[in-house]
Amino acid sequence: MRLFPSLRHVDKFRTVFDFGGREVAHWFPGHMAKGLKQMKASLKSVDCIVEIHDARIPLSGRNPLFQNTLDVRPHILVLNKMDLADLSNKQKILKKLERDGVKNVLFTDCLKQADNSIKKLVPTVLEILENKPRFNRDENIDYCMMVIGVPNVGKSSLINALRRTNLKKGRASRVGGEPGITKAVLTKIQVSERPKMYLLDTPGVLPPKIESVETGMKLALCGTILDHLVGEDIIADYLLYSLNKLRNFSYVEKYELQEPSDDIQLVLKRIAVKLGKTQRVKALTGVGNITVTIPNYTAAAYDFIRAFRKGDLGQVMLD
Ligand SMILES: Nc1nc2c(ncn2[C@@H]2O[C@H](COP(=O)(O)OP(=O)(O)OP(=O)(O)O)[C@@H](O)[C@H]2O)c(=O)[nH]1
Repeated sequence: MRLFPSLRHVDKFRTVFDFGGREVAHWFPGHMAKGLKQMKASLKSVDCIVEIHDARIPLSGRNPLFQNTLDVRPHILVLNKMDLADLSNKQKILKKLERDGVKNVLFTDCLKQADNSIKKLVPTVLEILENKPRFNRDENIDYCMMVIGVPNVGKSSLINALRRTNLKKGRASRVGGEPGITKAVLTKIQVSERPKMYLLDTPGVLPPKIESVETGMKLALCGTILDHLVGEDIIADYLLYSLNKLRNFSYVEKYELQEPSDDIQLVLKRIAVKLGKTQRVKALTGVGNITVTIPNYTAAAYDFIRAFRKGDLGQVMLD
């Protein structure tokens, strides 16, 4: 990591983020309630709930409705995208989750070709199910899991990774960089041969009521809410605030800034100039209309956010 001549000015950076009176209600599309209803209706054929969430926000942003309405089945929390998460406080996180009643946790990286944690999922689920009643499914020899989670956390990628690892088979579930790719509800997909195990893929369902704007912003930063609903500019500013708070200054080197900054306009301007993302606009001056070149702040914000999501700004823990 680059050393800066002085980081004293960093102590004056924001310690609290100003959300400017934003409300989160309009960030959550109505079709998600329908998704949850369909999931509930399919529960009778399910042995275990595999809840998948982003490992960079292990404690916040999970849908409380999952706990309340789907809690009738054994449950495992898969914290995916571990390759992007700073897990130096993993034990603390696990303890906190345990206090919240989450006993079975598995960290995964679905993009890695041969990830041991993916191999562990089926045996772990079998262990969880041991000696548990299977209700009206006792005569079935095959198992069925339901994979649930907020959008874009990697539900489809997990299914594909399981098929790749356990069955040496290709993709069954469509993967996308934008939240809301999985719309068709409840496709049943085989993920293991011995024992025969199936997974139901479900659409991402956001909580209808997010506990705070900050949690909403973390969800947005991790790509679970369509960017334009929240605003690229504020997501980028929250990203800068978070990186500075974590003393993660990797953006300085990446975008060739002179030193860390708490000023999003300045940072975006540098990013736009470095990436050649400028736009020509008409400006009215004392001598009439002229065309001037200005930084494209939206394009710069988008690049900054994307770099973070890809892991180009290092591993982070937002909780
Ligand atoms: N770095 C990293 N990226 C991942 C991982 N798993 C999934 N992704 C990426 O995350 C994005 C979303 O993955 P999906 O599998 O489509 O997520 P989903 O939860 O099915 O999405 P919805 O259909 O919107 O609910 C894709 O760009 C994936 O490549 C992982 O373990 N690490």
